[in-house]
Amino acid sequence: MKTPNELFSRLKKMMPSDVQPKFKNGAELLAWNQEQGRLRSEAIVRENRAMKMQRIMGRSGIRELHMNCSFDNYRVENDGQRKALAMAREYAAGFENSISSFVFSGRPGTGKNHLAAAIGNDLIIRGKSVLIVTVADLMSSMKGTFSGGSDLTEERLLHDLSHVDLLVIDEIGMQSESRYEKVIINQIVDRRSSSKRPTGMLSNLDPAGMNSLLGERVMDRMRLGNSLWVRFDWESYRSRVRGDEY
Ligand SMILES: Nc1ncnc2c1ncn2[C@@H]1O[C@H](COP(=O)(O)OP(=O)(O)OP(=O)(O)O)[C@@H](O)[C@H]1O
Repeated sequence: MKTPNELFSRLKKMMPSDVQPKFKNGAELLAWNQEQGRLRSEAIVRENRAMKMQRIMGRSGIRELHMNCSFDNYRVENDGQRKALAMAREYAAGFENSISSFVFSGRPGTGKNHLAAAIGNDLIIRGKSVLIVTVADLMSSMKGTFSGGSDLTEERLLHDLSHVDLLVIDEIGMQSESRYEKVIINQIVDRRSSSKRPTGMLSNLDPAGMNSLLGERVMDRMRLGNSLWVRFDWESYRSRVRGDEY
C-alpha cells in the first residue's frame, strides 16, 4: 500500500501544472481525505435523519410554510415579542443535554409556530432531529398504523416519535378531546421525558385549559428541568403576512 507521501507525489505528476491542489504534501492529503470522510458521514447521518422523518410523517420535520422562519426574521414591536424571542433564542442555545420542554400558549397568529420553527431550524443546522406536528396529523398517523396495508406498527411509530431530539406538538386544544388522543399524547410525553427528551407544545389554550384537557400528569412532565412557558398575548401578525418575506 502506498503512503500518503508516495500517493501525493504520484498525483502531483499526473496533475496539469495550472491546477492548484487543496493539499501540498502527504500529511495534508491525509487530513483532507479524513475531512472528506467526516463530511460524507455527516451527510449520511443527515440523510438518514431526513428519511426517518419522511417515514414518521411522510414529510420533512418542519412544514414548508415554516422552513424559513428564524429568530432574525421574527419582528419585535412590543415587550412580549421581545421577551418571547429572547427566551426562544436562549432555549435553542441551551438545548444540548437539556431535558427542558417548552409551552407556547396564547392568541392565534402571534408567532408560536414561527418561534418553534426558529428553534427547530436552529437545531437542525446543529445536526439535531426535529419534528413539528399537529395533533390531527399525529392522530391520523397513529390511526394509519391500524390499517392492514401499513407496515408501520403503532408501537414503532410511538418509538420513533419518542426518539426525535425535539418533538413539537401543535394545535393542542383544537381536537375533539377524545380519550385516544389524550392517551397517545400522554404516552409520547411520558416516554420522551423518561428518556430525557424535551417536547414542545403550542396551544391557544391557557395553561389551566391545557391542564384540564391533557391532565395534570402530562403537564407536570412538561415542567421538568428549567422548562419554558411563554404566553403570546398580543395582536395577530397574520394580516401582515404577504407570503414573500422569507
Ligand atoms: N413577530 C413576527 N414577525 C414576523 N412574522 C411573524 C411574527 N409573528 C407571526 N409572524 C408570521 O405570522 C404568521 C402566523 O404566525 P404563526 O403561525 O407563528 O402563529 P401561531 O401563533 O402559531 O398561530 P395559531 O395559534 O393560529 O397556530 C406566520 O407566517 C409567521 O411567520
